[in-house]
Amino acid sequence: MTPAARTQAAIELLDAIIAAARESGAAADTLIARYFAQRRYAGSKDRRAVRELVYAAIRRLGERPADGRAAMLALAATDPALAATFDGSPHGPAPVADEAPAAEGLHPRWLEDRLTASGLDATEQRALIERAPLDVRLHPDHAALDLPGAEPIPGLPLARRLPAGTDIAPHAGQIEVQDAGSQAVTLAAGATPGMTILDLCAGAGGKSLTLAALMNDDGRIIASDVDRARLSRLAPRAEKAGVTIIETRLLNPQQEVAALADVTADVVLIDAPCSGTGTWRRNPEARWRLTPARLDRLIAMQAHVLAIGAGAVKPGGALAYIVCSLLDGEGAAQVDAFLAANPGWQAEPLALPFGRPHGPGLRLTPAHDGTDGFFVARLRAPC
Ligand SMILES: C[S@@+](CC[C@H](N)C(=O)[O-])C[C@H]1O[C@@H](n2cnc3c(N)ncnc32)[C@H](O)[C@@H]1O
Repeated sequence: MTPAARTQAAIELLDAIIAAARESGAAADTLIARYFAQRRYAGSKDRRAVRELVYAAIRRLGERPADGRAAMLALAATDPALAATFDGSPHGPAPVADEAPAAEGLHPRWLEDRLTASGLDATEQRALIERAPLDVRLHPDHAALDLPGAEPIPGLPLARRLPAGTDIAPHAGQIEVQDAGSQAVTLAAGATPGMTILDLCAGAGGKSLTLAALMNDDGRIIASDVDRARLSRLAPRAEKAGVTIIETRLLNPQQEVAALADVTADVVLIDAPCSGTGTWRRNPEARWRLTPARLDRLIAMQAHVLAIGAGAVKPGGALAYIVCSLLDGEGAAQVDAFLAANPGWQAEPLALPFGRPHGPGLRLTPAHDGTDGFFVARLRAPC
């Protein structure tokens, strides 16, 4: 592909990403994979170059731009070589006319206000969209695995940070891709062998598998979720990892309490559905998708799962509440509201390898901890 054709490809992809952000469509990575699956003539260098252009544009623009051309013009405004590719050549974009590039910015304005109100300054906000490292967790049986270029992560003996672009496919069954922050917040469950743990919002089981490793595959983990497709990915992952103590339970929305009536857990872990502001560095276009109404719905869902989870904790047991968001409405304020409405429950101090105290829990941020952003709290039930 010529440089101009790469620019045109980035424009077309950004058009699709912008439409998907507006209409709750597929993620940028999925759209990029689909685009190139239909254009086999594009070589690996072309694909890499186009992908880099697309993500550079997404990171540069806080507000969702009008279209892909305006987005690429914003990048071209500071890159003369890129500007020169708007040359009207057969596969390239039309020459620049009297048109405005999209406005630069970190995040949508309303979200900047909420992030600021949640105590995140400009440095913290910028780090939310910088590139993320590739972190993995070694399965305990492969703790001695020698991964080229891997760096240890202090406080997490089984965690490694790998050079960007490392091909992990050859290590299926030996490692799991999991951000160091995600590994660290799971420690808030205080999982030990023999426990019964309910992982209420288990998804595809990233945290269930971490819990099983912390429990030496001894005890019982009930991994539940309302999403059949996600939950169905857990059993094969557990089998590959040699984990035997996880049982999955698909929940019907609004009937979760009845489905979990037989569960009395030492610990309930709630990795709640959230806006994902702490993981934007992996999918920065997500900040173009969020709306105030969607955020309100997520906050209501979090209160709902907190109430369900609290009902499954044994007297004197614990509840670990986690969100990969840095908005206080989903984290500290959500837990404060739970504590106010549930006398007898108490937040416990937490000591994790990462994070700083924040309200009733701990906060991990990309700028301070080099991990994805999380809020985590550990709550003790009355006896
Ligand atoms: C942050 S994700 C969980 C990620 C997962 N724990 C992991 O480590 O990979 C949140 C999950 O909550 C689930 N969820 C949403 N509402 C729920 C409900 N009422 N009961 C149980 N799970 C729910 C979603 O389907 C989603 O899989």
